[in-house]
Amino acid sequence: MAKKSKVLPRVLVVDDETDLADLLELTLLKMGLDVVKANGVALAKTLLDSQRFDLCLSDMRMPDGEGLELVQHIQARKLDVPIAILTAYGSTNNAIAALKAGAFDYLAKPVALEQLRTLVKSALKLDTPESPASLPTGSNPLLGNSPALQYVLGLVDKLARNLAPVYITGESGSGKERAARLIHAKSARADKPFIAVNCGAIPENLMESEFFGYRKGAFTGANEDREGFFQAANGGTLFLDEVADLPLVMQVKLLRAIQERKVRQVGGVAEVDVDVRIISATHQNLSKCVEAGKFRQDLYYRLNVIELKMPPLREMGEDVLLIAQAVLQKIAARHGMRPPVLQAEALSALRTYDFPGNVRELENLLERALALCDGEQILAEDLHIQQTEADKAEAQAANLGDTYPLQDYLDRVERAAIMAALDKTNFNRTQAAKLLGITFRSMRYRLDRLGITQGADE
Ligand SMILES: Nc1ncnc2c1ncn2[C@@H]1O[C@H](COP(=O)(O)OP(=O)(O)OP(=O)(O)O)[C@@H](O)[C@H]1O
Repeated sequence: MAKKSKVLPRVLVVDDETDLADLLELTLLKMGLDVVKANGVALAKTLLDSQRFDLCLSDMRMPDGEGLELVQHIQARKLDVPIAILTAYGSTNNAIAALKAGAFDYLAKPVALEQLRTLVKSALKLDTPESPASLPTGSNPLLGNSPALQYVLGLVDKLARNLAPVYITGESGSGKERAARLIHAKSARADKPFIAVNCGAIPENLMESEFFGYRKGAFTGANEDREGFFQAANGGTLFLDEVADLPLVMQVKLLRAIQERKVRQVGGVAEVDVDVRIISATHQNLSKCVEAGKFRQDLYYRLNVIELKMPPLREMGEDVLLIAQAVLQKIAARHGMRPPVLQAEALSALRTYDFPGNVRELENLLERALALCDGEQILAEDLHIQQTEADKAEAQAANLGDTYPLQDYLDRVERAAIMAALDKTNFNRTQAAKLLGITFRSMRYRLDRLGITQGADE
């Protein structure tokens, strides 16, 4: 993928409409790029198989097939070519299908040339050897060697390479925001802003001006023009935390801004183009909120293009100890002391506790233990973990959530058993199947059905 030579980056433009193809070609040539045109899917496939391209821009509908086929072709052949799809205005479903299939991004027609240029720059920058995707991600990595966390890290790397909206789920304190920051830090947008918004913390009457900004004089107290979150995140990432808390009126406005990639400031006349990658998160079950009429289905589909599930700490095996050591070092350094040693019983207490509050609870618990311990070592009692069998049973029931709908509940039970078996067998599906007393075939079926896609080693 890296291009060290001075050869011009080459773009494949696939469109049967000559006018549009010519306009794209002209714009790309002006950007100093080399352009090859194809008037249909068949020719594009042949060219992709026989020549080196750095980017492909394809129309969705063509007489001999769909642009989506090219996305699939590139994926199937593992060609390292980012592809963006041109979709008819308003056909959100096509755009989402393309992103899900692995497209880098999409552009709505009529193509706004400024947007096209931004997209092209972004796509080509992803391919440079200096891409931030290959740089260390600073002091805020997601720690953990468990299969569950490693799977998350693999997905984070993939997500850093495209612009699809990501929807992060997971219990409170399980690292959703940290994951969002990591995707941003590893992406080509790393040098642009990451704006985190807690949707539940903004008063309803201020939401519009907070998100979209306002013009001087728009309302009493608007003494100067102010940018909103979208403009502040321009070129970068907008992280919508607790997105389920957005009121319905705001959901409509948000959907519009995301779809059209434009915002209008409160009191403003003109719309302003914005280029933001949206990552959203919630610890609530958003599809249930949709069923309950509290969350708009169209916005749900728009946000939930790719889902990233953060595992709860209790499903991360030995990671709890690894993270505990790292947290202790951090807190001790802050207090200017040597990190105390976790004594054997303290380690085993951490290993067996359920951590309903996940890593955040672990951090709080260690902060308190550090204050209580003798400074040299942390004993089990310094941790103040009190968990009776009844608490455990209750926590387990809570972990598995509601018992209805029954199928969802059973799926969660099945998933928990399979993940535990995979964890024990180092993600060896054959051994895990044996442990569970099911055939390998049945195991494969269940993994597919539950969407557990961690690579295995048979
Ligand atoms: N795998 C991990 N390695 C190291 N630190 C982690 C990890 N996961 C979470 N943390 C830390 O735990 C704390 C909580 O994480 P974060 O705020 O990202 O959780 P969250 O899921 O967004 O929480 P909430 O649902 O309450 O918003 C943070 O201090 C974060 O840095």
